[in-house]
Amino acid sequence: MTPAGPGPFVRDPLAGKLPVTLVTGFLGSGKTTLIARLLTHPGMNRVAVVINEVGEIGIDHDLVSMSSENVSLLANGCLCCVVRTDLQDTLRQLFGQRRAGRIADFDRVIIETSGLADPAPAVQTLATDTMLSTHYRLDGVVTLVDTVNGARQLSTSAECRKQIALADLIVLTKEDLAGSDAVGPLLDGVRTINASAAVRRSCMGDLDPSELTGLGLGSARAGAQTLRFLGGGLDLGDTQQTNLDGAYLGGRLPGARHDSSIRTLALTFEQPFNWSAFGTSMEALIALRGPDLFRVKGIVNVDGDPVVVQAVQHIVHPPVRLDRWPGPDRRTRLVFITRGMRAELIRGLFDAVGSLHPRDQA
Ligand SMILES: Nc1nc2c(ncn2[C@@H]2O[C@H](COP(=O)(O)OP(=O)(O)OP(=O)(O)O)[C@@H](O)[C@H]2O)c(=O)[nH]1
Repeated sequence: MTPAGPGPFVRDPLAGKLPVTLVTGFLGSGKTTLIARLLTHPGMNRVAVVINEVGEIGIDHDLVSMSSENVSLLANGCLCCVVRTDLQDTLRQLFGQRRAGRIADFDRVIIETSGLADPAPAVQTLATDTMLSTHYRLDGVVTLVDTVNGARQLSTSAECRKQIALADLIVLTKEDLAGSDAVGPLLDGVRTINASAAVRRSCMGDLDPSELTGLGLGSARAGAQTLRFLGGGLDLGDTQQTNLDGAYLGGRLPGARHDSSIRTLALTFEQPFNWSAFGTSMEALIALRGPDLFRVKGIVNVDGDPVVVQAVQHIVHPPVRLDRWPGPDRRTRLVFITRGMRAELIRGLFDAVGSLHPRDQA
Protein backbone atom coordinates (compact mmCIF):
# COMPACT_ATOMS: atom_id res chain seq x y z
CA MET A 1 0.00 0.00 0.00
CA THR A 2 1.38 3.42 -0.92
CA PRO A 3 1.53 5.94 1.92
CA ALA A 4 -0.96 8.78 1.69
CA GLY A 5 0.40 11.95 0.02
CA PRO A 6 0.15 15.38 1.53
CA GLY A 7 -3.52 15.70 0.51
CA PRO A 8 -5.47 18.81 -0.40
CA PHE A 9 -5.61 20.36 3.09
CA VAL A 10 -1.88 20.72 3.64
CA ARG A 11 -0.83 24.24 2.69
CA ASP A 12 2.58 25.80 2.68
CA PRO A 13 2.22 28.21 5.62
CA LEU A 14 4.78 30.53 4.05
CA ALA A 15 3.14 30.76 0.64
CA GLY A 16 2.29 34.31 -0.40
CA LYS A 17 4.21 35.98 2.39
CA LEU A 18 6.71 38.67 1.52
CA PRO A 19 10.27 37.54 2.20
CA VAL A 20 12.31 39.76 4.48
CA THR A 21 16.09 39.75 4.45
CA LEU A 22 17.82 41.22 7.46
CA VAL A 23 21.22 42.64 6.55
CA THR A 24 23.42 43.18 9.55
CA GLY A 25 27.11 43.62 10.25
CA PHE A 26 29.32 45.77 12.41
CA LEU A 27 29.88 49.48 11.80
CA GLY A 28 31.19 50.15 8.33
CA SER A 29 31.27 46.52 7.25
CA GLY A 30 29.68 47.38 3.89
CA LYS A 31 25.91 46.91 4.37
CA THR A 32 24.81 50.01 2.48
CA THR A 33 27.31 49.33 -0.29
CA LEU A 34 25.97 45.78 -0.69
CA ILE A 35 22.31 46.82 -0.66
CA ALA A 36 22.80 49.76 -3.04
CA ARG A 37 24.64 47.47 -5.45
CA LEU A 38 22.02 44.71 -5.18
CA LEU A 39 19.30 47.16 -6.08
CA THR A 40 20.98 47.80 -9.39
CA HIS A 41 20.43 44.18 -10.50
CA PRO A 42 17.51 43.86 -12.91
CA GLY A 43 15.71 41.29 -10.75
CA MET A 44 15.89 43.49 -7.66
CA ASN A 45 13.78 46.45 -8.74
CA ARG A 46 10.77 45.41 -6.63
CA VAL A 47 12.42 45.68 -3.26
CA ALA A 48 11.45 47.86 -0.32
CA VAL A 49 14.35 48.82 1.91
CA VAL A 50 14.05 49.70 5.58
CA ILE A 51 17.09 51.34 7.11
CA ASN A 52 17.90 51.64 10.78
CA GLU A 53 20.75 54.03 11.45
CA VAL A 54 22.26 55.32 14.63
CA GLY A 55 22.49 59.09 14.52
CA GLU A 56 19.94 61.70 13.69
CA ILE A 57 21.15 62.09 10.12
CA GLY A 58 20.13 59.46 7.60
CA ILE A 59 23.15 59.21 5.33
CA ASP A 60 22.63 55.59 4.26
CA HIS A 61 18.99 56.37 3.60
CA ASP A 62 19.98 59.12 1.21
CA LEU A 63 22.46 56.93 -0.61
CA VAL A 64 20.13 53.96 -1.02
CA SER A 65 17.25 56.27 -2.01
CA MET A 66 19.22 57.06 -5.13
CA SER A 67 18.65 53.49 -6.37
CA SER A 68 15.23 52.50 -4.96
CA GLU A 69 11.82 54.12 -4.76
CA ASN A 70 10.75 52.41 -1.56
CA VAL A 71 13.17 53.34 1.18
CA SER A 72 11.96 53.87 4.74
CA LEU A 73 14.13 55.24 7.48
CA LEU A 74 13.47 54.06 11.00
CA ALA A 75 13.61 56.70 13.69
CA ASN A 76 16.97 57.49 15.19
CA GLY A 77 18.12 54.75 17.51
CA CYS A 78 19.00 51.15 17.48
CA LEU A 79 16.62 48.35 16.55
CA CYS A 80 17.47 46.42 19.64
CA CYS A 81 16.84 49.30 22.03
CA VAL A 82 14.24 51.87 21.15
CA VAL A 83 12.85 51.45 17.70
CA ARG A 84 11.37 48.00 17.67
CA THR A 85 7.85 49.32 17.52
CA ASP A 86 9.00 51.56 14.71
CA LEU A 87 9.99 48.50 12.74
CA GLN A 88 6.55 47.01 13.35
CA ASP A 89 4.84 50.24 12.33
CA THR A 90 7.03 50.69 9.26
CA LEU A 91 6.42 47.17 7.97
CA ARG A 92 2.68 47.52 8.60
CA GLN A 93 2.58 50.85 6.79
CA LEU A 94 4.56 49.49 3.87
CA PHE A 95 2.13 46.63 3.49
CA GLY A 96 -0.91 48.92 3.78
CA GLN A 97 0.45 51.42 1.27
CA ARG A 98 1.37 48.65 -1.14
CA ARG A 99 -2.12 47.18 -0.94
CA ALA A 100 -3.67 50.62 -1.48
CA GLY A 101 -1.39 51.17 -4.48
CA ARG A 102 0.13 54.29 -2.89
CA ILE A 103 3.72 53.12 -3.31
CA ALA A 104 5.57 51.17 -5.95
CA ASP A 105 4.73 47.49 -5.65
CA PHE A 106 7.39 45.34 -4.05
CA ASP A 107 7.84 41.64 -3.51
CA ARG A 108 10.74 41.63 -1.07
CA VAL A 109 11.91 43.67 1.89
CA ILE A 110 15.50 44.25 2.93
CA ILE A 111 16.11 45.64 6.40
CA GLU A 112 19.52 47.16 7.08
CA THR A 113 20.18 47.19 10.79
CA SER A 114 22.49 49.72 12.35
CA GLY A 115 26.07 48.58 12.81
CA LEU A 116 25.62 48.51 16.56
CA ALA A 117 22.37 46.55 16.52
CA ASP A 118 21.71 43.23 18.06
CA PRO A 119 19.58 41.69 15.29
CA ALA A 120 17.77 39.28 17.60
CA PRO A 121 14.86 41.63 18.48
CA ALA A 122 14.14 42.20 14.79
CA VAL A 123 14.09 38.44 14.19
CA GLN A 124 11.87 38.09 17.21
CA THR A 125 9.52 40.85 16.04
CA LEU A 126 9.04 39.21 12.67
CA ALA A 127 8.39 35.86 14.26
CA THR A 128 6.04 36.93 17.02
CA ASP A 129 4.04 39.93 15.78
CA THR A 130 0.82 38.34 14.60
CA MET A 131 0.00 40.91 11.97
CA LEU A 132 3.52 41.01 10.59
CA SER A 133 3.86 37.27 10.47
CA THR A 134 0.63 37.10 8.47
CA HIS A 135 2.16 39.16 5.67
CA TYR A 136 5.91 38.73 5.99
CA ARG A 137 8.34 35.91 6.55
CA LEU A 138 11.96 36.12 7.50
CA ASP A 139 13.92 34.83 4.55
CA GLY A 140 17.28 35.04 6.20
CA VAL A 141 19.85 36.95 8.19
CA VAL A 142 22.87 38.12 6.21
CA THR A 143 25.82 39.28 8.28
CA LEU A 144 28.69 41.22 6.78
CA VAL A 145 32.12 40.92 8.34
CA ASP A 146 34.82 43.39 7.39
CA THR A 147 38.07 41.51 6.67
CA VAL A 148 40.19 44.50 7.72
CA ASN A 149 38.61 45.10 11.13
CA GLY A 150 36.64 41.89 11.70
CA ALA A 151 39.11 40.00 13.89
CA ARG A 152 39.38 42.90 16.34
CA GLN A 153 35.64 43.49 16.32
CA LEU A 154 35.03 39.82 17.02
CA SER A 155 37.15 39.91 20.12
CA THR A 156 35.90 43.23 21.45
CA SER A 157 32.25 43.56 20.46
CA ALA A 158 29.36 41.51 21.79
CA GLU A 159 27.11 42.96 19.05
CA CYS A 160 29.49 41.76 16.37
CA ARG A 161 29.52 38.22 17.77
CA LYS A 162 25.76 38.19 18.04
CA GLN A 163 25.36 39.37 14.46
CA ILE A 164 27.56 36.48 13.34
CA ALA A 165 25.76 33.98 15.52
CA LEU A 166 22.40 34.81 13.97
CA ALA A 167 23.56 34.65 10.38
CA ASP A 168 22.27 32.32 7.72
CA LEU A 169 24.82 33.78 5.36
CA ILE A 170 28.09 35.49 6.25
CA VAL A 171 29.58 37.83 3.68
CA LEU A 172 33.24 38.70 4.10
CA THR A 173 33.93 42.16 2.71
CA LYS A 174 37.01 44.27 1.92
CA GLU A 175 39.35 41.41 1.11
CA ASP A 176 40.76 43.74 -1.55
CA LEU A 177 42.05 45.94 1.30
CA ALA A 178 43.03 43.28 3.83
CA GLY A 179 44.57 40.75 1.44
CA SER A 180 43.55 37.12 1.13
CA ASP A 181 45.86 36.05 4.01
CA ALA A 182 43.49 37.76 6.42
CA VAL A 183 40.58 35.56 5.41
CA GLY A 184 41.65 32.25 7.00
CA PRO A 185 42.21 33.50 10.57
CA LEU A 186 39.07 35.61 10.44
CA LEU A 187 37.04 32.68 9.22
CA ASP A 188 38.37 30.54 12.08
CA GLY A 189 37.04 33.13 14.53
CA VAL A 190 33.72 33.35 12.70
CA ARG A 191 33.36 29.56 12.68
CA THR A 192 33.90 29.43 16.44
CA ILE A 193 30.63 31.30 16.76
CA ASN A 194 28.64 30.07 13.81
CA ALA A 195 29.79 26.89 12.14
CA SER A 196 26.81 26.38 9.89
CA ALA A 197 26.19 29.61 7.99
CA ALA A 198 27.19 29.75 4.35
CA VAL A 199 30.14 32.08 3.70
CA ARG A 200 30.67 34.25 0.64
CA ARG A 201 33.23 36.90 -0.20
CA SER A 202 32.26 40.19 -1.73
CA CYS A 203 34.17 43.20 -2.91
CA MET A 204 32.31 46.52 -3.01
CA GLY A 205 28.96 44.76 -2.72
CA ASP A 206 29.56 42.49 -5.65
CA LEU A 207 27.33 39.50 -4.96
CA ASP A 208 24.72 37.78 -7.05
CA PRO A 209 21.26 38.48 -5.58
CA SER A 210 20.46 34.77 -5.72
CA GLU A 211 23.08 34.26 -2.98
CA LEU A 212 21.09 36.42 -0.60
CA THR A 213 17.63 35.17 -1.31
CA GLY A 214 15.91 31.93 -0.50
CA LEU A 215 18.01 31.41 2.59
CA GLY A 216 15.07 29.55 4.03
CA LEU A 217 13.97 29.55 7.59
CA GLY A 218 17.43 30.03 8.89
CA SER A 219 19.32 26.81 9.21
CA ALA A 220 21.86 28.63 11.35
CA ARG A 221 19.21 30.04 13.62
CA ALA A 222 17.86 26.57 14.10
CA GLY A 223 21.21 25.54 15.55
CA ALA A 224 21.18 25.25 19.30
CA GLN A 225 24.32 27.32 19.68
CA THR A 226 22.81 30.24 17.82
CA LEU A 227 19.53 30.16 19.66
CA ARG A 228 21.30 30.81 22.91
CA PHE A 229 21.91 34.33 21.73
CA LEU A 230 18.26 35.08 21.32
CA GLY A 231 17.89 35.11 25.06
CA GLY A 232 14.61 35.35 26.93
CA GLY A 233 11.35 36.12 25.21
CA LEU A 234 11.70 34.00 22.12
CA ASP A 235 11.00 30.41 22.86
CA LEU A 236 12.30 28.38 19.99
CA GLY A 237 12.73 25.31 22.09
CA ASP A 238 16.17 26.07 23.42
CA THR A 239 16.53 25.28 27.06
CA GLN A 240 20.13 26.24 27.72
CA GLN A 241 20.39 30.01 27.97
CA THR A 242 24.17 29.97 28.08
CA ASN A 243 25.86 33.16 26.98
CA LEU A 244 28.15 32.34 24.09
CA ASP A 245 29.87 35.70 24.55
CA GLY A 246 31.38 34.26 27.68
CA ALA A 247 32.35 31.03 25.97
CA TYR A 248 34.25 32.89 23.29
CA LEU A 249 36.16 35.32 25.43
CA GLY A 250 36.51 33.28 28.54
CA GLY A 251 34.52 35.82 30.53
CA ARG A 252 30.93 36.98 30.60
CA LEU A 253 29.89 40.05 28.72
CA PRO A 254 26.49 41.66 28.80
CA GLY A 255 24.45 40.08 26.03
CA ALA A 256 22.46 42.78 24.25
CA ARG A 257 23.50 46.09 25.74
CA HIS A 258 25.83 48.49 24.05
CA ASP A 259 28.99 49.85 25.51
CA SER A 260 27.56 52.95 27.18
CA SER A 261 30.62 55.03 26.34
CA ILE A 262 30.00 54.61 22.59
CA ARG A 263 28.18 57.70 21.37
CA THR A 264 26.88 58.92 18.07
CA LEU A 265 27.52 62.53 17.27
CA ALA A 266 25.77 64.17 14.35
CA LEU A 267 27.16 67.46 13.07
CA THR A 268 25.93 69.73 10.33
CA PHE A 269 27.89 72.59 8.78
CA GLU A 270 26.17 75.35 6.83
CA GLN A 271 29.24 76.67 5.00
CA PRO A 272 30.73 74.64 2.15
CA PHE A 273 34.19 73.21 2.81
CA ASN A 274 37.21 73.36 0.64
CA TRP A 275 38.66 69.90 0.29
CA SER A 276 42.05 70.57 1.83
CA ALA A 277 40.48 72.05 4.98
CA PHE A 278 38.20 69.08 5.35
CA GLY A 279 41.02 66.59 4.74
CA THR A 280 43.33 68.30 7.22
CA SER A 281 40.61 68.31 9.89
CA MET A 282 39.96 64.61 9.41
CA GLU A 283 43.69 63.81 9.52
CA ALA A 284 44.06 65.80 12.73
CA LEU A 285 41.08 64.08 14.29
CA ILE A 286 42.39 60.62 13.40
CA ALA A 287 45.86 61.51 14.67
CA LEU A 288 44.46 62.81 17.96
CA ARG A 289 41.70 60.33 18.66
CA GLY A 290 41.96 57.54 16.07
CA PRO A 291 41.38 54.60 18.44
CA ASP A 292 38.19 56.24 19.74
CA LEU A 293 36.78 56.92 16.31
CA PHE A 294 34.80 53.84 15.23
CA ARG A 295 33.01 55.25 12.28
CA VAL A 296 32.68 58.45 10.32
CA LYS A 297 30.36 58.92 7.42
CA GLY A 298 28.72 61.81 5.80
CA ILE A 299 28.00 63.97 2.84
CA VAL A 300 30.28 66.96 2.61
CA ASN A 301 29.50 70.06 0.62
CA VAL A 302 32.81 70.65 -1.14
CA ASP A 303 32.52 73.96 -2.94
CA GLY A 304 28.88 73.17 -3.69
CA ASP A 305 29.28 69.54 -4.76
CA PRO A 306 28.24 66.50 -2.67
CA VAL A 307 31.12 64.24 -1.65
CA VAL A 308 30.53 61.10 0.41
CA VAL A 309 33.21 60.50 3.03
CA GLN A 310 33.69 57.33 5.02
CA ALA A 311 36.13 56.13 7.64
CA VAL A 312 35.95 52.83 9.47
CA GLN A 313 38.28 52.87 12.46
CA HIS A 314 41.73 53.76 11.10
CA ILE A 315 40.81 53.11 7.46
CA VAL A 316 39.71 56.17 5.50
CA HIS A 317 37.89 55.04 2.39
CA PRO A 318 38.29 57.00 -0.84
CA PRO A 319 35.80 59.89 -1.02
CA VAL A 320 33.13 59.60 -3.69
CA ARG A 321 31.83 62.67 -5.52
CA LEU A 322 28.11 62.21 -6.28
CA ASP A 323 26.82 63.52 -9.58
CA ARG A 324 23.83 65.10 -7.79
CA TRP A 325 22.61 65.86 -4.28
CA PRO A 326 20.34 63.11 -2.93
CA GLY A 327 17.82 65.72 -1.73
CA PRO A 328 17.28 69.42 -1.19
CA ASP A 329 19.52 69.63 1.88
CA ARG A 330 22.89 71.02 0.77
CA ARG A 331 24.52 71.20 4.18
CA THR A 332 27.47 69.08 5.18
CA ARG A 333 26.14 66.29 7.37
CA LEU A 334 28.55 64.10 9.30
CA VAL A 335 27.98 61.24 11.70
CA PHE A 336 30.75 60.21 14.12
CA ILE A 337 30.40 57.06 16.18
CA THR A 338 32.97 57.47 18.90
CA ARG A 339 34.06 56.41 22.33
CA GLY A 340 34.03 59.20 24.86
CA MET A 341 34.30 62.13 22.46
CA ARG A 342 32.31 65.34 22.54
CA ALA A 343 30.72 67.06 19.57
CA GLU A 344 32.28 70.39 20.61
CA LEU A 345 35.76 68.92 20.27
CA ILE A 346 35.12 67.83 16.71
CA ARG A 347 33.38 71.04 15.72
CA GLY A 348 36.13 73.11 17.34
CA LEU A 349 38.76 71.23 15.38
CA PHE A 350 36.94 71.67 12.07
CA ASP A 351 36.39 75.37 12.79
CA ALA A 352 40.03 75.90 13.78
CA VAL A 353 41.38 74.17 10.68
CA GLY A 354 38.77 75.90 8.51
CA SER A 355 39.94 79.30 9.72
CA LEU A 356 43.45 78.41 8.48
CA HIS A 357 42.08 77.53 5.04
CA PRO A 358 39.95 80.45 3.87
CA ARG A 359 37.71 79.25 1.05
CA ASP A 360 38.87 81.87 -1.43
CA GLN A 361 42.37 80.34 -1.31
CA ALA A 362 41.09 76.89 -2.31
N1 LIG B 1 37.75 48.56 -0.50
C1 LIG B 1 36.52 48.21 -0.15
N2 LIG B 1 35.72 49.12 0.44
C2 LIG B 1 34.47 48.75 0.78
C3 LIG B 1 33.98 47.44 0.56
N3 LIG B 1 32.69 47.39 1.01
C4 LIG B 1 32.41 48.63 1.50
N4 LIG B 1 33.48 49.45 1.35
C5 LIG B 1 33.62 50.84 1.78
O1 LIG B 1 33.51 50.87 3.20
C6 LIG B 1 32.88 52.07 3.62
C7 LIG B 1 31.71 51.73 4.51
O2 LIG B 1 30.75 51.03 3.74
P1 LIG B 1 29.18 51.09 4.06
O3 LIG B 1 28.50 50.32 2.99
O4 LIG B 1 28.73 52.48 4.32
O5 LIG B 1 29.16 50.30 5.43
P2 LIG B 1 27.90 50.09 6.41
O6 LIG B 1 28.03 48.74 6.99
O7 LIG B 1 26.62 50.42 5.71
O8 LIG B 1 28.21 51.21 7.49
P3 LIG B 1 27.29 51.62 8.79
O9 LIG B 1 25.89 51.79 8.28
O10 LIG B 1 27.90 52.90 9.27
O11 LIG B 1 27.45 50.54 9.80
C8 LIG B 1 32.49 52.80 2.33
O12 LIG B 1 33.50 53.76 2.07
C9 LIG B 1 32.49 51.74 1.26
O13 LIG B 1 32.81 52.24 -0.01
C10 LIG B 1 34.85 46.49 -0.05
O14 LIG B 1 34.53 45.30 -0.25
N5 LIG B 1 36.11 46.93 -0.38
